[in-house]
Amino acid sequence: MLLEIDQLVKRYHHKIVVDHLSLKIREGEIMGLLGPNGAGKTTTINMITGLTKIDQGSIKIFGQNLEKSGKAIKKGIGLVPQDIAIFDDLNAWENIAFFGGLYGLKGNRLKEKVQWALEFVGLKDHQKQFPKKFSGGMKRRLNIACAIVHQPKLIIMDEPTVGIDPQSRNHILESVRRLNREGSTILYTSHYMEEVDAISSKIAIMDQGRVMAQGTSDELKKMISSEDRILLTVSDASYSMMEKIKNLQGVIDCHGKGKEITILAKKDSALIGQISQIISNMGAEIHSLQVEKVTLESVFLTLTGKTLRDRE
Ligand SMILES: Nc1ncnc2c1ncn2[C@@H]1O[C@H](COP(=O)(O)OP(=O)(O)OP(=O)(O)O)[C@@H](O)[C@H]1O
Repeated sequence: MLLEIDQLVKRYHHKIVVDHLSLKIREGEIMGLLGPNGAGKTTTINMITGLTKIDQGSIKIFGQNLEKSGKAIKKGIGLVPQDIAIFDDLNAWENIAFFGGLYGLKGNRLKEKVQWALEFVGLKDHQKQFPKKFSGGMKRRLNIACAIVHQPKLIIMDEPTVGIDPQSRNHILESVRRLNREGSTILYTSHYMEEVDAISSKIAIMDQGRVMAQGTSDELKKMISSEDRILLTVSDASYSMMEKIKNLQGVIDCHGKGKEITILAKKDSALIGQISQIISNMGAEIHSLQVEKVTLESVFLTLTGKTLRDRE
């Protein structure tokens, strides 16, 4: 096991933000840690990288205990923080070299690794430029280059695609896959389920400091494959209509926005009829009805009772 977290706890002012969290990552995996804002992802990462003190529990990385062998372990980790951490008065090359130096690289080896990192993130042609001139996506890519320059065994990325253009986003996702192919194990946090679904070999769903479920994307989806997601557009939706639908047997959740209603329910052919009945009894009409397959979001909804999108 490359990373083993056991019963990890963190409290802030008596509020528990990481709640007996256990997680294992094997060498070669891309583990996607999926959770809404405030779930405790960053706090967990900060404990793994030694930035935040652990209150309870233990973390083993590369088979060693973090509290005992923190210094040696940290050399093998690359952290891409959520907030971009680069120097505006150093050019791209100098920024990467600075971080490489922190990890003990020097001389020709440092130069080689900086070149490699620049090429890897596609910033070779911009190496003499200062980050002030960079787009948000380019800054993110430079941030990644700084974290991977020492080619760490474990790379931790904390929401690296927040607020960037689709092209840079795809570039980052592709670099995660390449880093993994080239031998790094990856812990990738996000609240975009499509991203996590697309790149991860394993997924852990986290909410309120706890891991609610973990497994491959297929395993998670199978957990609730007996469920359907029903999307309705109606002429007039109301709170009481949704409450009535929610009370039907087999309905797990029902929420709405404007004239759109989303229902998560156990597969049951009679249910659609009962839902239509409620809607027409309340003097409204159904304009469209769609039954969707189980997605990672519906898994998340089932486990946490809330949608990720609502909380973005
Ligand atoms: N230093 C701190 N002092 C007090 N509370 C904190 C501190 N750091 C985090 N928290 C709280 O802990 C909870 C978890 O925050 P955390 O940043 O770990 O969540 P997250 O899943 O990474 O969410 P986000 O995507 O918003 O960063 C939040 O309620 C946050 O307000």
